[in-house]
Amino acid sequence: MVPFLRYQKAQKLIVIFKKTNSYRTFAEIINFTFLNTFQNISNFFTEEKTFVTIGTFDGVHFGHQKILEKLVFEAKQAGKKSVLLTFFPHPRMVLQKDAKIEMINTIHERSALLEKTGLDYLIIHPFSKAFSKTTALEFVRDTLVNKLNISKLIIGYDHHFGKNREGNITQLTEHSLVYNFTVEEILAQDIDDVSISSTKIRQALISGSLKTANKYLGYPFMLNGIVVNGKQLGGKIGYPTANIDIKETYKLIPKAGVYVVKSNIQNKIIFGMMNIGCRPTVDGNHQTIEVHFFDFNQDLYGKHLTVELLYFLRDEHKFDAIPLLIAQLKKDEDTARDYIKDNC
Ligand SMILES: Cc1cc2nc3c(=O)[nH]c(=O)nc-3n(C[C@H](O)[C@H](O)[C@H](O)COP(=O)(O)O)c2cc1C
Ligand SMILES: Nc1ncnc2c1ncn2[C@@H]1O[C@H](COP(=O)(O)OP(=O)(O)O)[C@@H](O)[C@H]1O
Repeated sequence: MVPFLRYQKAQKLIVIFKKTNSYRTFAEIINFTFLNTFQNISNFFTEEKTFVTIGTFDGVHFGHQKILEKLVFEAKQAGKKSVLLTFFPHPRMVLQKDAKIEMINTIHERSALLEKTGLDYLIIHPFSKAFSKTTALEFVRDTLVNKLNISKLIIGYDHHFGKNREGNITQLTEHSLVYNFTVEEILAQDIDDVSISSTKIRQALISGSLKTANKYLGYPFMLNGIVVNGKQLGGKIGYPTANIDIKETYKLIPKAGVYVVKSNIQNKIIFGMMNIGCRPTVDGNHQTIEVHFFDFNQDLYGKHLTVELLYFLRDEHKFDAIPLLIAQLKKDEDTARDYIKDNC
């Protein structure tokens, strides 16, 4: 990292630590690994040689984590910097505007997950129609070699890039000989003999197989949003619910139904149960995402919440009367509390 930037970040952290009464010395802070994020390739500059990987990395799942672990480890060993080049919006959002894109992570969630990997640099380049016309050779020469100062490229076995996705491992290897960098291909990572992919995780989430999705992700699937007003009925039936509004329309919403969830509210882990659905019992006409937190009584309106999904309890039902819904909520609460006691 550029020493001045490192110094600036460290100063900022000291202020945060002072505010939270957990003061650390400058020496301790300077040893932190910071992930430097760039919003455009053109803003990036380094004199140091880099180990690079490229891809959408939607989900930052177990397979992705393995690739990044390898990248970070090998770069460190060779005394080089590790770089992940990713694109946003997703190329299909730009090139096939009508296609319904559902992503496991919002771009903010993806960045936060990548922060934890130990990478030196993250570049989130804005994908555009113009950029999509870059040929494989131009991409290698202008971006990888001239901007990223590449020494080694580590990429997934199925990676394609450049105009019409014409660039593949064979081409990359040919170009790498000319431009003097190495290419390493990574094979599909397997868990229980099933190769992990973002597509499989999306399918698992849509079909209610949360257990499979979370196993492949290596962490609980999450939703992020702001608490908004609902119909003010929850409080009256003894189950107030924080209604969560997710602004990213491309975020995948899992199968409708009831889930056991967990949130961190003011540095406290709070468990609860969440319903995703149209609430047919109360004539709901649009999808809502609402969480009832256990042993909790605070105003959450306007607050940002991260909700981690732990367990799929049941499908959503239409009850003939509200008392029947309340009885079911009580049963859900008992099952959820048992699950939390046994698993969390
Ligand atoms: C854990 C949980 C399970 C729920 N299950 C159902 C359901 O099966 N069917 C349904 O119509 N509504 C269901 N709801 C939604 C309730 O109808 C909803 O919480 C109530 O209408 C309050 O809405 P409000 O927040 O807009 O006031 C569920 C809510 C929660 C928290
Ligand atoms: N245990 C709890 N779980 C969720 N929200 C709670 C809880 N206790 C208090 N609240 C507050 O009550 C609000 C939900 O009350 P509710 O009657 O369901 O109204 P609304 O229809 O606006 O969601 C939440 O947005 C939050 O501010």
